[in-house]
Amino acid sequence: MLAVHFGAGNIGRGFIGALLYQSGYHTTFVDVNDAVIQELNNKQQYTVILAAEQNESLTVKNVSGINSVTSPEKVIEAIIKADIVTTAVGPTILPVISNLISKGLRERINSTKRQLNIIACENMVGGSSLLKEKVFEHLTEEEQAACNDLIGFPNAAVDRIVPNQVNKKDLLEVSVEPYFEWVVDEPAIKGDVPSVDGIMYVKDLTPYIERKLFTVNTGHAVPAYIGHYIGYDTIYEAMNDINVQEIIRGVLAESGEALIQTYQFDRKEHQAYINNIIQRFKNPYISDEVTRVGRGPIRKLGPNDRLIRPACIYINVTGKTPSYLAKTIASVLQYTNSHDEEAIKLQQMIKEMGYNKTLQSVSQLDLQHPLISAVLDELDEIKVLKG
Ligand SMILES: NC(=O)c1ccc[n+]([C@@H]2O[C@H](COP(=O)([O-])OP(=O)(O)OC[C@H]3O[C@@H](n4cnc5c(N)ncnc54)[C@H](O)[C@@H]3O)[C@@H](O)[C@H]2O)c1
Ligand SMILES: O=P(O)(O)OC[C@@H](O)[C@@H](O)[C@H](O)[C@H](O)CO
Repeated sequence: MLAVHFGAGNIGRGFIGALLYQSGYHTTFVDVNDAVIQELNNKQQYTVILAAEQNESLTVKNVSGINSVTSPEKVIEAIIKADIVTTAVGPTILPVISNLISKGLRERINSTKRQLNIIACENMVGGSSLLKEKVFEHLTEEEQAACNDLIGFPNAAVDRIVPNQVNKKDLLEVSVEPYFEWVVDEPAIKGDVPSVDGIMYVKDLTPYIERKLFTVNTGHAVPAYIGHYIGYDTIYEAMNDINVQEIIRGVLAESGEALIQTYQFDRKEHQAYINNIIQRFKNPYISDEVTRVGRGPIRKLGPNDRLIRPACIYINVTGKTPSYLAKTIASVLQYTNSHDEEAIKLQQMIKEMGYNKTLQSVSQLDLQHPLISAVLDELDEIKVLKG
């Protein structure tokens, strides 16, 4: 079985690639990082280390790579032959890869009637749907109709903490937390469900992706942004701070209330889910930088992302303003990182327009929305955290 995976980064190698190998696939990684692609082709295998006391490792074999900048024709060939296509490139890169995928699909539908599923494994609601929309912009109406018959774009939720791999001698080796969850929307599958050990197929993905994004990623934003604001470099350091501990519990109680009331989750089970996530953030065998978890602050302040969306649901279901989410959003507005384009742009916007209009612009909230004034109040309140 042949898999094509876009993005040979942390989650690509450390999660999706590992599961595909264990399920019997040969995986062709597609990336723009030539050094990684060359190394994949030289070694044809790499190591995944489980970051836990036992330090178990797995050798992922049957892998190769294609540089999509220098060899796009090879990517098209690989898509024609693929049994599954997956991505883990980041939400903002999905539009970038859509043109090449559309070229592959055009050739494929002209040469075979075999069905194919393309699964975007990104931290967002509706990742595969967005990819489909962008791919279809490059296709004629006739090609779109053929793709609607043959090509599925099931949405997915993926969960596994894979930090940036710093100070590694081996370019391909990747350390990952032992825990993982990969949930895929079954109704959108074309043909047989791809047989990948570890995928859980569900009839309705929405509760799963929102639970994941608004608990794991909402919670993660606290040690990232509040931690960075206080002066910590890693999630582990930040999680040892008593203020961070209070704020993360508060944030997850607020997003939890929003989720429980929306999806009628069992309160005890949801609390157990929260407790497990907090333990995962405290994993001493993982060194995860606050700058990785805080990357892309404009995306993270988007209307459907991990902070604004649960805050708005909380206001709708309780009639109250969420103070801990507001505090965390305030810390995102204070986030600076000269290596992060979105962080630079956010600070430029704040300089030009002020906090109020910047938040309104990135979150697409009405200027009168109660969350905006709550966040502005917290800009002053969080100063005490610096001591
Ligand atoms: N790391 C995690 O803990 C984690 C967990 C769950 C989900 N995710 C999601 O997975 C996605 C990837 O995250 P990551 O941490 O692996 O990031 P990463 O930066 O490690 O990997 C992204 C890869 O995409 C490649 N890329 C960039 N532009 C490309 C293009 N045009 N064509 C092909 N490849 C391209 C990069 O070179 C890089 O190798 C994100 O959506 C993220 O939210 C990450
Ligand atoms: O990948 P992002 O930038 O959307 O979010 C950063 C982290 O919260 C994220 O990568 C988590 O580690 C991951 O979602 C855990 O499953």
